[in-house]
Amino acid sequence: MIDKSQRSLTELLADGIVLTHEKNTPILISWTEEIEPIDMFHFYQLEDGIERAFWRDDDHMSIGYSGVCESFEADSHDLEAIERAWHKRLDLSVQSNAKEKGTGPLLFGGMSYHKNAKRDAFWTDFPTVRFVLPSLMVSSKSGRAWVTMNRIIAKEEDVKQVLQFYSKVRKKLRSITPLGANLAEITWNPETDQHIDAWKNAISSLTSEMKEGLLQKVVLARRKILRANQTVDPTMVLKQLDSNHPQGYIFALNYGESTFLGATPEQLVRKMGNSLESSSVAGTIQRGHTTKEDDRLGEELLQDAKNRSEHDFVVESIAQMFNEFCLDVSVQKTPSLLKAGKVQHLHTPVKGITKEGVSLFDMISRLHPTPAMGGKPRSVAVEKIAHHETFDRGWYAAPIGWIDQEGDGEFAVAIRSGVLQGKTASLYAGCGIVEASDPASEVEETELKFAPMLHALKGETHA
Ligand SMILES: C=C(O[C@H]1C=CC=C(C(=O)O)[C@@H]1O)C(=O)O
Repeated sequence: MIDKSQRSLTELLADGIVLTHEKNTPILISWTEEIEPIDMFHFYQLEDGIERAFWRDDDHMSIGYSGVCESFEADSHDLEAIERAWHKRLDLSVQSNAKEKGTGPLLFGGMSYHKNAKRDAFWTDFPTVRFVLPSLMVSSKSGRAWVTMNRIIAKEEDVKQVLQFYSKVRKKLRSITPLGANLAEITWNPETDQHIDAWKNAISSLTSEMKEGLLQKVVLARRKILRANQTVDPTMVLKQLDSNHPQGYIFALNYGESTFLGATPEQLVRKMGNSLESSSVAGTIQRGHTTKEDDRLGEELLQDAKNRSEHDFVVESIAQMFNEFCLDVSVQKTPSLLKAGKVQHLHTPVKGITKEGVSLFDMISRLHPTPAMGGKPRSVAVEKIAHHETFDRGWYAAPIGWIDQEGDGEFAVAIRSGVLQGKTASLYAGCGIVEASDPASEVEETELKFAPMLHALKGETHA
């Protein structure tokens, strides 16, 4: 990889062409420049019909991409194969100097919850693992913005044409597209959930098995399908999610005819240099209508034995993996509260310094699914999920995020989410089942967890 810090785009391209001859293979040209801040939602909407994605993290760093320079897919959950291919690509690249995190060549993507699930109609556009090196990416943080343009050039490439391509892109970024129809004008009709009794029975059967000591926790999910009276613009839903949830992560991935999007409070893992962090988020109670009631409910959650047991499985498991892969592991002594829309959760951050050679992909492979999304023991819980759930989870409750050329990046767990396809939405929400779980209360809890997506679909604030 050649880093051409102070060179112009023309010089960078010339270097790229030289390298294509030397290596006798196509070369990645990655160019990053600071631009005037732009509306990230307009950017997301810029080219309807082209693969695109949006990501906003808890620190309000946003990344959006439009178009694919190169995609990396794998069967099963083979992240090692993705990592190998990514390094190979980076070895054959010339780059401008992208100093800010979240700019420059990076991969954005994720994977399915189950390793080998049969996709149902909502997930046919989503491979088991897919990461994308965007062709056009905009990153924004603290009132500043950058564009990264990636292109793989061949030996015989005409530099003039490539330069024209870059100037077209710059022009495109200056054009503003009006956002779509008002969501409040759309009527949504939910399908009746014919599986609700079976879902409650599954909880009863799981709690009986837990009493016999066969397993300790399973995170069981429900699906809600809704149909609209007109086609829905995913950008509008995304924008609503963003304004309703100033904390946590907002994401959207548009593959083919489908958009997977959501507002998740759950970080899976973040790696910057050798600092690693993960937040165990599990255990839930509703929000109060007043600050006083909210505080009282929060206190009740902190003291509640059932929720603490649900939560502690997650902390123990994440801490154990950190101890395996990191030095100086620190686990917050007691859980704090994390407020997320209509619910509040127990939350325990875990931190560490990675041992030599430990990558972000290694950590994702080991952590997914944590007991906040799977259960304990993990393999038994995942089997129970596949057995009891009547639908494919697709990418719900699985890692989604980005990784850059230094191996730094961040992944969230894609919950409080759903898939949009034209006039149809399929939403997902789950909850941790432990021995003391009551089926009716778990149904209520999932209803609260459907709320972020339901409100956004209707263009409502969640207050
Ligand atoms: C599986 C979900 O939530 C998980 C994350 C936080 C709290 C959870 C709980 O209290 O059950 C779940 O483990 C979901 O929202 O679909």
